[in-house]
Amino acid sequence: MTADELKGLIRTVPDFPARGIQFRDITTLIGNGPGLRAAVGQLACIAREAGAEAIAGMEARGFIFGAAVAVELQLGFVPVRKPGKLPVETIGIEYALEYGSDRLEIDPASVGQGQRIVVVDDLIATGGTACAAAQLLRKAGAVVEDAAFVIDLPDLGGAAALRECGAAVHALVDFAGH
Ligand SMILES: O=P(O)(O)OC[C@H]1O[C@H](OP(=O)(O)OP(=O)(O)O)[C@H](O)[C@@H]1O
Ligand SMILES: Nc1ncnc2[nH]cnc12
Repeated sequence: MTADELKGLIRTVPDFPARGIQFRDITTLIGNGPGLRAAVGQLACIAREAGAEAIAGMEARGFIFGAAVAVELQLGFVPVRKPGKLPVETIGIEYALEYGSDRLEIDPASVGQGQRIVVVDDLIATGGTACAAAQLLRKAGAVVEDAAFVIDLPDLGGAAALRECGAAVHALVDFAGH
């Protein structure tokens, strides 16, 4: 499936969750079997070429694609969670969003020392979430040099921010003029 065909399956909802935000909604993409299959397959190719030994995904939308990529590559999946969800002692990090701020947490035991982890998420906007996830995974001992997204919003500078954070950005489609 081409990038334009994938892009055509993504719905844009204006003014959600706040006025002025063009929300790029993957509900329509994941509701389409061939579209979901193509997106997961293309993300898996990127992760395989990056030498992934495990896949990490951020709650919630990153779980959809990240877990599917992990299954495709027969790798383990590291859940990067919103606060208070993991039943063990976690390590966490605060980060800024396009609309607000949040916190991510992981179980440090879910990461192998020196393990090469590729971060997978539906979308990169400011790059705050992905950079926070990379920092957290590294703190637990992982090597994080690549991140793969279905959607890049280039106007928000996330790809550049994540490169600054030490990880290369790979995206299947982009929406300029967020
Ligand atoms: O590049 P950034 O500016 O950090 O934004 C991108 C993040 O925002 C969205 O998640 P959100 O926090 O809205 O949570 P959700 O997956 O639970 O909807 C999206 O799924 C990314 O994880
Ligand atoms: N514009 C946007 N659309 C969908 N998810 C997002 N996460 C951050 N910005 C977003």
